[in-house]
Amino acid sequence: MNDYTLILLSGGIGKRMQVNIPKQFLLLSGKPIFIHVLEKVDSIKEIKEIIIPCPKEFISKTLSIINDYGFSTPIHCVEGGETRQESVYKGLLETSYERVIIHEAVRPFVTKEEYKQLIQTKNESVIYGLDIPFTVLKGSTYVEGNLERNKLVNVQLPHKFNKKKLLYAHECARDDNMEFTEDASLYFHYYQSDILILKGSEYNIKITKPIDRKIAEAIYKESILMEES
Ligand SMILES: C[C@](O)(CO)[C@H](O)COP(=O)(O)O
Repeated sequence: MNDYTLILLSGGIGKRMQVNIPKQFLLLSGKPIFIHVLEKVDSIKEIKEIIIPCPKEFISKTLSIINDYGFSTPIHCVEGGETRQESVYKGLLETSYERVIIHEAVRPFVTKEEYKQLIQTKNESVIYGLDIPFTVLKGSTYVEGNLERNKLVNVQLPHKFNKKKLLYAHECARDDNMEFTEDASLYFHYYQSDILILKGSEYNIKITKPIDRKIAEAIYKESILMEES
């Protein structure tokens, strides 16, 4: 079977965006950012359910917004964790299907085609990534070394994994008190096994900081113009 649960991380509290509502609720062209993602995935037949880990105090707001849009895929909200990793873990505990796709509520420019490519790719563990067009050095106050940029990848979401295997890796990380910023590094740490990297898109940005909202509105306008032409 090729059935998936989508875990849509929606755990932000707006700190880096410098706003007092979680950034997933901010409007992009008049619509909450996370709704743009749900609109892309709602008609993908392999996605049988959507689990949204989000802060407890925002569960009812999230559900009420979702209700206004009337999606056909079953959507459940669960209380997220203190960290991104804990939110994924809590989401994984609620999933009903053998495979999971992980995405973030604040990456609204993912395309349906990217989801389809992820699903159709035979490999079990797949992520999206982009080359790094700038130089990244190690260090904070002083330079401590360089990183070879042609060996680095800018990680994008969505990702897909086998649910049981990812859950086991998360349980190991919890036992070991290890914290990762995303699931490919966590999974790789425990399995050292193949995770295919598909070529991502410059448009699939993560809206994190105030400047990203301006970029997002520009991308949105461009996408509308392209649809119209
Ligand atoms: C997964 C991620 O989006 C890759 O760019 C990023 O690491 C998530 O970081 P966050 O701290 O959860 O915003």
